[in-house]
Amino acid sequence: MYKILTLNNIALAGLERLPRDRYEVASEFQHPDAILVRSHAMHGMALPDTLKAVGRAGAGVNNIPVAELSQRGIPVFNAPGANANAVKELVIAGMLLGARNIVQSWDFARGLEGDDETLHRQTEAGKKNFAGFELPGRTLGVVGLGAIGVKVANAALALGMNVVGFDPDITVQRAWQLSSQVQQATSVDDLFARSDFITLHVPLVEGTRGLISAQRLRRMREEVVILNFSRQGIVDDEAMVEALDSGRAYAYICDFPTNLLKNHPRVVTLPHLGASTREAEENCAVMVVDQVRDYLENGNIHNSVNFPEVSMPRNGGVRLGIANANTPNMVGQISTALAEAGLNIIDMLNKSRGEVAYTLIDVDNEVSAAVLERIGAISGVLAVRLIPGTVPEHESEAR
Ligand SMILES: NC(=O)c1ccc[n+]([C@@H]2O[C@H](COP(=O)([O-])OP(=O)(O)OC[C@H]3O[C@@H](n4cnc5c(N)ncnc54)[C@H](O)[C@@H]3O)[C@@H](O)[C@H]2O)c1
Ligand SMILES: O=C(O)[C@H](O)COP(=O)(O)O
Repeated sequence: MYKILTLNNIALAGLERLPRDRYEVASEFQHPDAILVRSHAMHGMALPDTLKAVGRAGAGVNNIPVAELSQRGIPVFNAPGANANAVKELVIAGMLLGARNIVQSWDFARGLEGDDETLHRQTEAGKKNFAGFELPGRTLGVVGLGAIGVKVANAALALGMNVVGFDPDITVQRAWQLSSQVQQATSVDDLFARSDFITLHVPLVEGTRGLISAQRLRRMREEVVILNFSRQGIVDDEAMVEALDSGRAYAYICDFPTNLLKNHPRVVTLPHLGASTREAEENCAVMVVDQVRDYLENGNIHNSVNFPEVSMPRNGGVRLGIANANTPNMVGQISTALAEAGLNIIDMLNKSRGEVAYTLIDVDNEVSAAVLERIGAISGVLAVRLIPGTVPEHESEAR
């Protein structure tokens, strides 16, 4: 029985894909085989020895100690693109919230008092304070052209905006999805200089922390609107408030309330709602549960943020999954240990990513605990696992 620990609510549509005769799912477990998580902060959490995989039902993994898990030979999976449409829709809404002063004017309307005639008079007198501007012809700068950034860029073009994008590491897949009308910025600063709206769609890593700084805000266009549906920390909040107070920036729309931001008259903060739609929650849960399950049951790796893509069909042999340091002669040492135990290799796949390598091996006979121990003792082996059984055919087809 596999034990799955959930650290956040994971959509039922995903959890239902874990057959009850093989999986127990609970929000408290001493010895889980895998963890399913959304934004729960895992840094500093004691990681159980039984842990084999972590599945992030979403995109960002900055709440997960990925480096520590890599060192322990544990893959972290996420759900690339599964919530991208939800975020795109909120970003488009965010541009309109900013350009049309919707939140401020709604607050004004809710605060009106008196009979309807009085309200009508106050409405007509007050509306001039909330006059906004329109999107067509304005330029949107999109920083990060991944799953979300590409969708936002294409949607903004459809609204009549000019779009300029920047992503030095755009993938071929995303480049194919991006409209050819999106102009390429040569740098983040070039993008900032050309944009009336700026939207951020990058992960929070050291290189993106403080990407929007006081210095950069000073070089942006007058009355820029900034949207941050990526992460807190990518924008310097104090610098942002200064830019708003001085009138240099027009509005800041973000998904991360802080005490400094939440009541500012030119800021709209939403409670981290980007991925909170039924569709996105289900897409993420289904994707990540399938990936974690395929790893637990077959050792295959799909959409991991720290391990290579590895997939090998099951041919009836006894399967071993080995995570090891990406250094010379690891496969040689592992196959020697198997040969010395009289085991013949039927099939094998070894792939690497950065400092980590992963080897799937099917052998022709049972593997004893002593052999597993011997492989585990090879210097550089991070984790070794006997992967029991094969998945019944009708289930592997369904996935
Ligand atoms: N508000 C929400 O609820 C919500 C929902 C989903 C994702 N997010 C956040 O949005 C981020 C992006 O999500 P995604 O699904 O598009 O991820 P993604 O991995 O598909 O795309 C991220 C892109 O950013 C690019 N990038 C990285 N550093 C960059 C830099 N310095 N300059 C320019 N581009 C850079 C990468 O090359 C990649 O193409 C996530 O990491 C997460 O933090 C927030
Ligand atoms: O990175 C993500 O996918 C989003 O920030 C969504 O986070 P959530 O799953 O906690 O809503």
